[in-house]
Amino acid sequence: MQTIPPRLVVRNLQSPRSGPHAFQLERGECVAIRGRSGSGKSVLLRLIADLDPSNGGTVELDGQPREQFSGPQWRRRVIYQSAEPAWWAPTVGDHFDAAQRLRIATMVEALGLPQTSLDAEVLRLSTGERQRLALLRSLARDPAVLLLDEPTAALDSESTQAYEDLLHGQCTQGLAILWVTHSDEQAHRVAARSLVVDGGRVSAS
Ligand SMILES: Nc1ncnc2c1ncn2[C@@H]1O[C@H](COP(=O)(O)OP(=O)(O)OP(=O)(O)O)[C@@H](O)[C@H]1O
Repeated sequence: MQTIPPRLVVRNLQSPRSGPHAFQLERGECVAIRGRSGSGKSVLLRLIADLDPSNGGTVELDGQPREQFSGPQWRRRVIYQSAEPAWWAPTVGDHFDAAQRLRIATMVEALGLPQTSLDAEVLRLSTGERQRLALLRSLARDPAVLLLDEPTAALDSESTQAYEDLLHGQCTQGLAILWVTHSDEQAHRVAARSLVVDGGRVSAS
């Protein structure tokens, strides 16, 4: 019988400012990342997403080493979403093609957003609206792993709940998530286990 490899395996991954890190995520698993401000949580996520160069170690997605992907291919499958995601075109809709828009059509209202928000000008949106639309932009690309950096920091409790519920549903379909949060309550709601970053090193809590 063929065994299914873990969704993400991080082995001895390091850069001059971070690591070495070693842990893995199963398919459908959400793991909370905790740690004090400045401890290196964002640096860790950026390293996994190949947004910053590593100088040792490996990352595997579904059993395939990162070296077998081009940079853009990897970053489509392993998406990093910063606390204040960047937008590169004037309207939200400019960031989706037709298939991607179809894919997230039912998720817009699930997040408490009007369908018209997809055609809004990015500059006219609130921080919380932009955070939720950034999640839709990420999910529209059908990632295998989402690396979320304090994604609900600007949301009220009802919107946060909707955000968590939507991602819980995505995890049941195989999405794996690393979720940076400063909230103990949120960590317990969304994840069965946590990793703690301290002084640039990750360990089980
Ligand atoms: N591009 C960079 N060049 C140099 N130092 C950096 C860079 N990015 C981050 N750092 C430093 O690395 C350390 C860890 O930063 P990081 O953003 O990962 O912290 P964090 O744990 O995510 O903090 P917070 O909870 O406040 O967001 C900090 O001291 C930060 O100043």
